[in-house]
Amino acid sequence: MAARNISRFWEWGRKIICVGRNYADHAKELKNAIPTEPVLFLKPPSAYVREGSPILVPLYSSNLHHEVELGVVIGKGGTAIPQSAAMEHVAGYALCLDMTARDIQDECKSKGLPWTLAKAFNTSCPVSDFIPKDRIPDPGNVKLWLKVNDQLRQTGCTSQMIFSVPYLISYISEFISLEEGDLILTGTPKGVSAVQEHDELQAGIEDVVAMNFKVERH
Ligand SMILES: O=C([O-])CC(=O)C(=O)O
Ligand SMILES: [Mg+2]
Repeated sequence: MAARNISRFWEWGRKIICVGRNYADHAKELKNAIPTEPVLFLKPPSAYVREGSPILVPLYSSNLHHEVELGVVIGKGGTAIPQSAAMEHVAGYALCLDMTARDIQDECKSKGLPWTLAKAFNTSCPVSDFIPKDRIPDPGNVKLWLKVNDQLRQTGCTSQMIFSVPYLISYISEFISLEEGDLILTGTPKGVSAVQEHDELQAGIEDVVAMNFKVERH
């Protein structure tokens, strides 16, 4: 068997841990309270989709939203990782979209039910190429952008995050052990909006990476 290569982490079948409401301006736009502790949810590895394949609108949703986010790829596993050692566990990064069936999420929120079908469906986690750690010297100062059909919809900087990357690694690993190949999605800045069939999404990290995805229906 060929040696596994972290630069193809999405093929490893490892978990995707997502942080929600990590930017105050996005929490406000959806009328959510600013969290005092990270809000966590999961996506399965079957959520991954790569450039060249489309993002599919789930059959049950008529309000699919984009959320552009910095993804952190774990290179060394651990439990209860102290913040001071957290960056030693990072192999690199990826630009990610946390595709969200907002209508389903709203329904789940109002019924007090989990967000699984709103967040974890097939193609709900588009990812860029792997970004080696040294390409992003400071994960606390990364500029993200997203366009729909050439119109700028989201811009933000990870300096606006409520909880930093080292804090998130430490916090998550207290309760959920991190493994090599896991991905942490660190939350989205404001500007989330609906996408339709045939839309073209482009997203990037300034000076580092860009990616394109087409939206299709089943
Ligand atoms: O659905 C939401 O608003 C929570 C979330 O994923 C985020 O803030 O990135
Ligand atoms: Mg999100």
